[in-house]
Amino acid sequence: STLFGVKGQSISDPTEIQSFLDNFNSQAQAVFYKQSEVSWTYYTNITDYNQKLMLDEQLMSAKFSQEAYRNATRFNLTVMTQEDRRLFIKIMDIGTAAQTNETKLAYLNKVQSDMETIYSTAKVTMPSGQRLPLDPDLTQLMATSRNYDELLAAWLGWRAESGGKMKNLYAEYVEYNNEAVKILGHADTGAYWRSWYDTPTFEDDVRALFDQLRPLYEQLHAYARRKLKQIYGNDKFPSSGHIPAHLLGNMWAQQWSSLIDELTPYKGKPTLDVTDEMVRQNYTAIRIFQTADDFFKSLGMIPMPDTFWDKSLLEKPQDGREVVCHASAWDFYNGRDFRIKQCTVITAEDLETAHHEMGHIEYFLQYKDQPVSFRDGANPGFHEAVGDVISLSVQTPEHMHSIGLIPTVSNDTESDINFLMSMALQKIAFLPFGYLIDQWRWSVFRGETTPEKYNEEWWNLRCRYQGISSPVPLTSSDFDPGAKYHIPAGVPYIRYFVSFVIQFQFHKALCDEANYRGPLHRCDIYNSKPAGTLLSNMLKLGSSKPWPEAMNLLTRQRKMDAQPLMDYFKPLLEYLRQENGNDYGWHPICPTDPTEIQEFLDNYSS
Ligand SMILES: C[C@H](N[C@H](C(=O)O)[C@@H]1CCCN1C(=O)[C@@H](N)CC(=O)O)C(=O)N1CCC[C@H]1C(=O)O
Ligand SMILES: [Zn+2]
Repeated sequence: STLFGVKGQSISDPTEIQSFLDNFNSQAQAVFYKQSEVSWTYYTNITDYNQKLMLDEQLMSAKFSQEAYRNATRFNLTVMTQEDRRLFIKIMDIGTAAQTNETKLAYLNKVQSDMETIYSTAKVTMPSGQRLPLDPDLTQLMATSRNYDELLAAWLGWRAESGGKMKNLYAEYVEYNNEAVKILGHADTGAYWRSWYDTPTFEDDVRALFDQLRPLYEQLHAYARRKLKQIYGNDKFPSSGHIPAHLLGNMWAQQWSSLIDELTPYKGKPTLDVTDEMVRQNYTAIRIFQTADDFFKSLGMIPMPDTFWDKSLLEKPQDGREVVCHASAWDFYNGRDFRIKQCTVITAEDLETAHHEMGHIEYFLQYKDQPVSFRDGANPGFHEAVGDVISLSVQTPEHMHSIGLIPTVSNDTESDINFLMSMALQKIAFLPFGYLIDQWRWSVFRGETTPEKYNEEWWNLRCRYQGISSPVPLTSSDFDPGAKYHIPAGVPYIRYFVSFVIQFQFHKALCDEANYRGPLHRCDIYNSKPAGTLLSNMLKLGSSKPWPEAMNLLTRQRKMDAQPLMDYFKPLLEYLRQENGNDYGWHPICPTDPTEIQEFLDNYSS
C-alpha cells in the first residue's frame, strides 16, 4: 500500500473542512497523549518490555498519521482560509510516519531507540575500577577535575562506551530516515528538518550569523587557551593553536562555565558561581524548579499546574531503575499534563537547565488551546529560547543577590567584566558547537559524508569551527558524534544556535517593554507584568503564524539579528582584544604531524 492511495475528489465544502479539522484535533490529542504516556514510561524506566510497548505505540501513531494524511489530501486547499490551509499543511507534515512499509518503519524506530538506550545506559570503567554513568558522575568529573589524565580517561571512556557502540546503527538510521522522508518529497532528512523554518535562505542566514559572531568566539578561545596552558602546561597543546577537547570543563566542550574560577579576569571579587551557596542553603531539586516557577509568576505568566509537580521526574531515581537522564520537557497534548524529566543535581548549571526546561513548559501552557497542529514553537529556535531569556535575567548579579545566592552586588568595571566573562563561557563558547552539529548531520543526510568519513568529518568541523582537537589520534572505528545525546536521539540541533542568537533579541525587547534603561547585560525583567504580557502574546501563537510574524510581535522587526548579542558582550570583546593582542586564532585543519603544523607556525607568527 502506498501513502497516496487513490486521489479522491477535492472537497471544498466549508462544513466538511471544519468537521475534518475538529475530528482530527480530538483524535490527534488522544493518539498523541497515549504516545507521550507510553514513551514517558520507557524514558523513566528503561526495560525491553517498556521499549516494546513504546515501539508498538509509535506504529499505531504512524498509522493514524498516514490515515490523516490520506484524508487531508482529499481536500481542496485553494478555497480555504489561510489558517485552515496552514493546518492542513501541518497535518500532512507527518515526517518518518510517511513510511507505509511497516517493517522498515519498525526497524527505523528500533534502531533510533537502541542508539538512545546505548547512550542513556552507558557507563565508563575508570582506572580506579569504578563504573561511572554520564549523569551525574562523569559530568561532575569533567566540570571539577583539573587532572589532565583523569579528564582524558573519562573523555576517552565516554566516547568508547557511547558513540563507539553505535556507528553501524547510525548509518542504518540515516538510510531508513532518508527513505521515509523522501516519500513526502523531501530531498533528505536535513532538508526536511530545515523546512520547519520555512525560510529558503535559512542555511545561508545561519552561516552569515555564525560568520558575524566568530570574532567574539576567537577572542574568548584565545583567552581560554592561554589560561589553560598555565594550568596544564604548554606541551599539552598542539602548535596548531587548538585546545585539547577534554580540558574545557564539559564532555563536549560546548559550554565552559565550569572554568569560571580559573578564567575570571579580576580575582578577589565575590565568586559568580552560585553552586556552593546553593549547597550551603540546602537547595533541593524542588526548590530549583520553584525558583524558576516563581519568575514566570512574577511576570504574570502561567504557573506550573499541579500535574506538573505531581508527575514530573526531577531527580534521578535511586531504586536501580535505568532512566534517560538527559533533561527534557514533555507536552502530553491533552491541555492538562506537562512534565519535566531531569536528573537534577544542586549546581548553578542545573539551575540554568531547569529554567531552560521550564521555558518549554511555559510555551506548552501558553499555546495549549491552539489546534494540535499549531502546538509548536513559531520555529524550533523559539522553543529553545524561552527559558534562556528568563535565565538571562535570573543570572544577573542583581537578581542572584535578590534571591540570596550572592552576598553583594558590586558593579564596578572589573566586576562587570567578570560577570560578562561568566556569561560568555555559557553563551559565546556554545556558538560554534551549536552551529557545527547540524553542519555535520546535514552533510551526512545529503550523502556528502559517508560512514567511513563520519568521524573524520566530525573532527574537521570541530577543529575548524570550535578550535578544539582530539587529544588522541582518531581511528575510523570511532564515532564521536554518537557521544552527544542529540545524535543518537535524532534531535535536530541548529535550533540551539538560532536560540542563542534570538534570545538576546527577545531579552532586549522585553527589557525595553519593562522600561529598563541600563546596559542590556544587567537587565532583570523580574516582576514586569508588561514584559510578561508581551512574551505571553507571542507564545500563545504557537506555530499558527509564520515565525517572522511572531518575531515582529515581540521585537518589532522580522529577522534573526546578532546585534543585541554583540551589544550585550561589547565591553568584554574590548577587554579580550586588549588581553589577546595578536595571540588568537588556530589552524583550520586538525593537528596531525609536527611538520605540517610548522609551516602554519611560520606563516602564523609572521
Ligand atoms: C538539556 C536540553 N534538553 C533538550 C531541550 O530541552 O531542548 C531535550 C532533549 C532533546 C529535546 N529536548 C526537549 O526537552 C524537547 N522536548 C523540547 C521541545 O519540546 O522542543 C538540551 O539538550 N540542551 C539545552 C541547551 C543545549 C542543549 C544541550 O544540552 O546540548
Ligand atoms: Zn530545549
